[in-house]
Amino acid sequence: MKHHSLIFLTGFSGSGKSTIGPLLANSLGYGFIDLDQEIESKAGKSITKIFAEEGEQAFRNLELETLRQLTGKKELVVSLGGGVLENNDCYGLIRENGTLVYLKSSPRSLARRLCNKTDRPLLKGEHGKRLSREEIELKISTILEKREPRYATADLNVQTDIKRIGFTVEELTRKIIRFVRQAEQARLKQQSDNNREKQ
Ligand SMILES: Nc1ncnc2c1ncn2[C@@H]1O[C@H](COP(=O)(O)OP(=O)(O)OP(=O)(O)O)[C@@H](O)[C@H]1O
Ligand SMILES: O=C(O)C1=C[C@@H](O)[C@@H](O)[C@H](O)C1
Ligand SMILES: [Mg+2]
Repeated sequence: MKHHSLIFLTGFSGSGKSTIGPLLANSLGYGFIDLDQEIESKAGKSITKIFAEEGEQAFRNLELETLRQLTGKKELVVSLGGGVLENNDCYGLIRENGTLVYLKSSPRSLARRLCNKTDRPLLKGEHGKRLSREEIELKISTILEKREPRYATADLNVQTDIKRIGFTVEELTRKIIRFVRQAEQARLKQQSDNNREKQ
């Protein structure tokens, strides 16, 4: 059964899923899981190492396998990896089991946040070469254009470009509480309508 209080945070690398996720979970009184961290502890190595030693496809398989273990959970915030929604099975599983929330940020802000990080394998150049901020922004724009249509199907979204992290958490807490309450009311109404029809 779908639980609307199973919250999946999506968005590009650097949109703040891992930063905001635990704060949001705390604010809602929900549990928290970071899918990337879960995969790293299951595999016993970093994502960078998984990509280097086993390839991207092996990582994508681990994403699906790890997501499957979350079906049926409730009152839980899950910070997804930035590319999970590209996989149709992962996308279907997320839509069928919970609420999708999009942290939206521009390529410029994302590049500013990520240009000094070395642990995002997709944002490196050939042979793992480090890219300049301008090159990263261009790469982000290209990948984001491909991913945006799926991100845009989220139930709720929030702009994170210029907002302080605390404001984003407050805004999301309000939106999620309202959304989960309305979804639950609609579900109860549907249930009582069905019961009435049967009588
Ligand atoms: N709203 C924000 N405002 C300013 N800086 C932010 C914001 N969100 C995240 N950051 C900074 O950007 C960096 C990356 O954030 P984070 O790791 O949370 O992104 P992510 O969405 O989980 O990325 P990934 O998909 O790669 O896991 C961190 O250093 C974080 O402090
Ligand atoms: O954008 C992506 O495809 C990725 C984002 C990160 O969260 C990690 O899941 C990994 O580095 C791949
Ligand atoms: Mg993250």
